[in-house]
Amino acid sequence: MAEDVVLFSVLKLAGKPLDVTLSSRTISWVASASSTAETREVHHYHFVKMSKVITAVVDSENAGDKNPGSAKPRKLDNHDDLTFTVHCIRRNSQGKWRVRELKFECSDQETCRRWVAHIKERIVKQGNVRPQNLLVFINPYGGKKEAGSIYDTHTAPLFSLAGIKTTVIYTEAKNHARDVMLKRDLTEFDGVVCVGGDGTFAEVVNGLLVRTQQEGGVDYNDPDTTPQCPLMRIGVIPAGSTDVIVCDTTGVTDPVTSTLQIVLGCSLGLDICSVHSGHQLLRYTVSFMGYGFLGDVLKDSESHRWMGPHRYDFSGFKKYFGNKAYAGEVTFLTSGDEDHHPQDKTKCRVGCAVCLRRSDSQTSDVFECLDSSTGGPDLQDDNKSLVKENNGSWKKVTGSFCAVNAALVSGCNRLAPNGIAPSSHLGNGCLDLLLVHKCSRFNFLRHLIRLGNSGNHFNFDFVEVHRVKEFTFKSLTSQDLKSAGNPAGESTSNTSLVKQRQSRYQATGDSNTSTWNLDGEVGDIPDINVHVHCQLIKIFAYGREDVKSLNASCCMSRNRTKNKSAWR
Ligand SMILES: Nc1ncnc2c1ncn2[C@@H]1O[C@H](COP(=O)(O)OP(=O)(O)OP(=O)(O)O)[C@@H](O)[C@H]1O
Repeated sequence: MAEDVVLFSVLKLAGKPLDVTLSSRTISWVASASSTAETREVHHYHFVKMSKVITAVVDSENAGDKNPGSAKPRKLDNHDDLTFTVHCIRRNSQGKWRVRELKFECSDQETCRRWVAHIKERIVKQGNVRPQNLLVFINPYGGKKEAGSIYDTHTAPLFSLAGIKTTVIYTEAKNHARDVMLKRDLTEFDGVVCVGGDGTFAEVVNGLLVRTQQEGGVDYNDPDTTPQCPLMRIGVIPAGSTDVIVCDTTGVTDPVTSTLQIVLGCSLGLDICSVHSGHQLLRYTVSFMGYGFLGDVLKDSESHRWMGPHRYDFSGFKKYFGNKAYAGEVTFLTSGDEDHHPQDKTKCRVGCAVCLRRSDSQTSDVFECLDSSTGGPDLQDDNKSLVKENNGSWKKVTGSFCAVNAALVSGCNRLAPNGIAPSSHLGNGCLDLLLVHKCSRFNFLRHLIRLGNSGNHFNFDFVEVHRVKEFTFKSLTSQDLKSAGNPAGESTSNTSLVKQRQSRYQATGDSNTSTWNLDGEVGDIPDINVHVHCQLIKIFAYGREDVKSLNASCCMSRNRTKNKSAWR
């Protein structure tokens, strides 16, 4: 491996002398020639990639500080001015990221300082843009109300270790985070972080996107407009009830993992939907839209917030027994990608070519943040082939539905381990549209059970699923349903018409319509049209990894035939 050597020294690690080399992309070490028996043929060669190094610190400068993620102060040591610590990433067997500390001992202070200075320089130059100044929202109300302590215990010490400046805002009410994103001067920040659930993340996304359109002169109320991408990236520290975005973009719901992916500046492009009623933007959604069962569950669960995450179980139980179905007409534009569909059993994972080919710019970011153990993205085999794609076609389905569900991400959570759309992609410009036609309570239960135990919940004659770029839902009365086949009414509402409709639904308490669950927010207007915008935002995340194929450590070791000259 021919690498540019920046620095070479004999240093000690755990008391053993090592030949340590800093190159532009790695720190590597091997048992020092001076200390090993000449007869020994094989050396263990270890390396850590610079993209996985958080920082390096001279221990004397850090003495008395707390270890990141621990309440214990760092112990003072007589040799602290001769040692430096490299803080890097390791992964445990569950796919969670943790900090690994490698303490190198030098022969003199000058060597110690030189190593730290060079490592810091290489981190800056290694390409992946790391955040330096973050705006942090903490939602003290979401999930188990532990966002503040999660931030203080797991996130703040790592931001401080990485030298990231922060401005922290505790949200005081609903839409506080969105309003700050809309109005505050954001020029000093290079990213925003929310400590909360999907609702907090969705608020920040909505504020940032509307602001970006306002500043770019884009009419976001026009459903046919293409929104501009914001420059700022968003990170999420899970502290909500379901945390599906974190689960889908990191593979785990773990505050330390999410924090480390922010610190390292990992980037992922995420599809976003604009939801309009006529010529009025209702909101941007980031994960999920559900009409019928999941809309009803959400509306009911809001009055049981005191139960915490269990409110969904309680309301789900109630609504299941109600077994309601709603008449409607769904018109949608299919994806046009003949090689990929919602039941193809592919999984969107790190290096997913379906998403990568949608964004050249994303490719470089993902490559920079990829694991040293894999040495680069291993594009999923089925995606290496040329993809047959056309512009898609319009289809219409009219009927009575127990549920109309639209998923941008798989939506994995504790109730549905594989999610509602297990083969959906984070950045393919499509959503998976699941139509559950009216069925008996027993059949709906079978569908839900398969969702909960990772069975094939699509495989019923009353369920259909489509991968779509755009869809329109129009609620119907039973009268309408009888005369189904009529062309869909023109969707030309303006703001006042939206208000009229809303008040009509509320005034009549029309039980023929459900509500939309828009990312966990109640949407009272049933008739909507939805456009997917491919990778409209970037988030600080690495992507999901297959835990099975994970190496427990990011510090790789290899048996290497003794060959000193290759490293000097
Ligand atoms: N101080 C506050 N008081 C009341 N509501 C708040 C406050 N701060 C934020 N909120 C609102 O709390 C709602 C729920 O927050 P969040 O989504 O983070 O938690 P969750 O609903 O428990 O988790 P998830 O969305 O992952 O299921 C958000 O919609 C947000 O607008």
